[in-house]
Amino acid sequence: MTKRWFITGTDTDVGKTTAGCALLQAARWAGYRTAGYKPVASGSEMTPQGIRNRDALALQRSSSVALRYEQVNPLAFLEPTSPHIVSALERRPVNFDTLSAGLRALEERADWIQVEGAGGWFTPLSASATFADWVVRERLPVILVVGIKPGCINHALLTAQAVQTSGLTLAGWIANNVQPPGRYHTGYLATLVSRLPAPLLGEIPHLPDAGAEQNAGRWLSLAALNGH
Ligand SMILES: Nc1ncnc2c1ncn2[C@@H]1O[C@H](COP(=O)(O)OP(=O)(O)OP(=O)(O)O)[C@@H](O)[C@H]1O
Ligand SMILES: C[C@H](N)[C@H](N)CCCCCC(=O)O
Ligand SMILES: [Mg+2]
Repeated sequence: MTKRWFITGTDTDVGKTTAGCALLQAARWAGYRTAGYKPVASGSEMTPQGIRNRDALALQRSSSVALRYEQVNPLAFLEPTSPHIVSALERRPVNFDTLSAGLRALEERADWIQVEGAGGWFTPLSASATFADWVVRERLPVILVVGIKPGCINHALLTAQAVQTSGLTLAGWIANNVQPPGRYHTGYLATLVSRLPAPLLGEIPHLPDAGAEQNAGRWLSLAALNGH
């Protein structure tokens, strides 16, 4: 039975890709055939091979099964803005069936699939739909990456409530130290642990060179995800 997860975050730039790659690593160490999926990416570069997004390339590298770029990222936009804006500008609509077809293809190859969203939970994909609508359609359990910094408690609790209101499971959360731990770090962690309605899968320290491969999987435990 394939395990599938949707990785959301308290905001854009909070470490969904960094923490997601770490989780893929932990899952690989646990013996899973892993695949990362970034169905919609905004903020990409044109290369001789075609349009490429950094998150998708990182997820491709972190997947244990060999995947073509287009299998990891079927829809890429150049502009680093909300997908619904650039999609309308380029007249390239985000089609839910395409996103689901990409996921079905990965399910044939992997038994652990992590889907990374774009930005936070309610990022729009069109004039009327959000990324969350597609996650509901796919019934994916959600893992929340909390970028530990002032404001993250509110963003984490709002996201957890929105996930639960949508009828989905918040399966776990990851504390990611996007900033060097501040004076009130312990209080922040304790507050999140006591108020978030899901288990903490681990805490990723502030990494001096987060771009490099860091073996950050060692900071995470999959044990709390077992029942899902
Ligand atoms: N634990 C960490 N320590 C230091 N830097 C980090 C850490 N986690 C993430 N970063 C840095 O923060 C930035 C944002 O991280 P990342 O790209 O993983 O965020 P994201 O939530 O996936 O962003 P997006 O919304 O664009 O997908 C990157 O430059 C990354 O290297
Ligand atoms: C460009 C950025 N890094 C992400 N790819 C997309 C962020 C979408 C944010 C939508 C919003 O404003 O909430
Ligand atoms: Mg990312």
